[in-house]
Order: sequence, then structure tokens, then C-alpha cells
Amino acid sequence: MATDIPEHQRMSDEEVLAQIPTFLAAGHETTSTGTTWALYALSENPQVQKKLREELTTISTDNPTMDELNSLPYLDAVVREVLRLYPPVPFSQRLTVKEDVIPLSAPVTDRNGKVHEYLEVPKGQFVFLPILSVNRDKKLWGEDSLKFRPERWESPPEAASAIPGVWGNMLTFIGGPRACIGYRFSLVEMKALLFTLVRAFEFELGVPAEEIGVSSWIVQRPFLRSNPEAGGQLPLKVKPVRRM
Ligand code: HEM
Repeated sequence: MATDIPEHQRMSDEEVLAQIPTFLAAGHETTSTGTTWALYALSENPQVQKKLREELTTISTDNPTMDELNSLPYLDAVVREVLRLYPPVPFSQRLTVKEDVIPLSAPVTDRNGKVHEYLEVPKGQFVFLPILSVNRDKKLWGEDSLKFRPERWESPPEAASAIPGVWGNMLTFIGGPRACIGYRFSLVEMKALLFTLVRAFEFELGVPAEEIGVSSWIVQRPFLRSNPEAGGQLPLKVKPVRRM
């Protein structure tokens, strides 16, 4: 236990141990799945993979520092685009603890034709947070919102800046006081993994793209449509990169 902080702020061994399942579920599954989707997107977009590899080989060490990883603009754009298009946590929800009013940026018409300038929510109401839908919304991201295009981060659309996410104008890590506490760590972790993998190997899908489905529960993962019982998987062909 840390002795350099006041006693009332110290955590007991029991409290520290109780964090482990959270960190395994919230920290490991999400980042590993995000990296899996990055390899999927790079396999489906060989020209992006090539451009990324060219940038990664400008660094002379195999063990870059965090600052070196963060200095690579195309790696940053690739990670942003992966986490926009394939957010590992596709949705969440909240339960209102008191009656409230949700302001709207523009009026909405409900299925009965009634126009709402704002939404009234009663106490005890579940509110669905559509992370994936907001990250892919054509009204926010443009007509090519479903396309994997890291170059969009050179000038992100004005409309997306209104998304109240804690990071990157997207809802991938949610926003507000209960946003993801591990997002900075996971970003640099994904960058470090991609740095090492993409410098060393070329990736191609090991099955036709139509074979790959998306299973979505808390974390969304790829699976094989011909073998859903086997659970999450992404077969890839991996070849060592030949350095001249
Ligand atoms: C790509 C990787 C990650 C994604 C997409 C992600 C996503 C999220 C999301 C969406 C939430 C909000 C869930 C909700 O309240 O409904 C969340 C919360 C949380 N995340 Fe992450 N996360 C990632 C990585 C990490 C890492 C690496 C850690 C820890 C090392 C972590 C720890 C947590 C914790 C403890 C919370 C709960 C925060 C709270 O309720 O106050 N996450 N994460």
C-alpha cells in the first residue's frame, strides 16, 4: 500500500483486487478487439496498409517511445478511423435517476408525427446510447461515412465536432464524468501493437470478406458465418515483410 498518501485515500488490498476483473474486461477485451478490427481494416485496404508501413519504417528503432508513436500522423489517423468505424463497445445505456429534459440540436418527429423540440425523460427511464450509429452517421461524417478512409482525419467534418465524446469527436469512449478512464493508455497500446505488427508483417484476409460477420454484445467482434459456434475469430494470412 502506498504510504505517501493520506490514510483515508489509500485503497485496501481487497479494493485493489476488486479492480482486476474491471481492468481485464474493460481494458483488455476492448483494446485487443480494437486491434483486431484494425488488422481487418488494413487487410481490406491494402493501399492504407502500405502507406502506414511506409510511415512506420521512418522510425529507426524497433522500440519507439510513446512520444515517437504519437508523432506519426498516419498511424494516428488509422487508429482514429478504426475506432470510429469499428468501436469495440457499439452501444451503452444509462438509467435516469431523476426526471429531466434532453435538449436536441434540431427538432425530431416521432412515429406519430408529433414534433419534439426537446425530449422529456421520466425518472427510471433507460436511455440507449448508440455509439456505433453516431460514429457512422452520414449527417455527421458525410456520404462516405461507412468507408474506411484515414485521410478524413486531415480535416474532420465540422458537424462531427458537436459530438460530446471525451476523445476524437466520437462516442467510442463515451463522454462526461463516466467516460473511459483508460482511453489514453489504450490508444498508445494500439499504436505500439500496430507499429510492431505492420512493420514486420503483411496482412490479408484468410477467408472471403462475406464470410466475416459481426457479433455484438458488450464488445463487438468478428466471427465466421460458416462457424458461429467457434466464437470470435478473424483468420488472416500473415507474411513477413521483405526489407530491401
Ligand atoms: C479501445 C479500447 C477501449 C474502449 C473502446 C473503451 C470503451 C469504454 C466505454 C464505452 C466506456 C463507458 C461504458 C459505460 O459507462 O457505459 C468505458 C468505461 C471504462 N473503461 Fe474503457 N475502453 C477501452 C479501453 C480501456 C482500458 C485500456 C482501460 C483500463 C486500463 C479501461 C477502463 C475503463 C473503466 C474502468 C471504465 C469505467 C469508468 C467509469 O464508469 O467511471 N478502458 N470504456
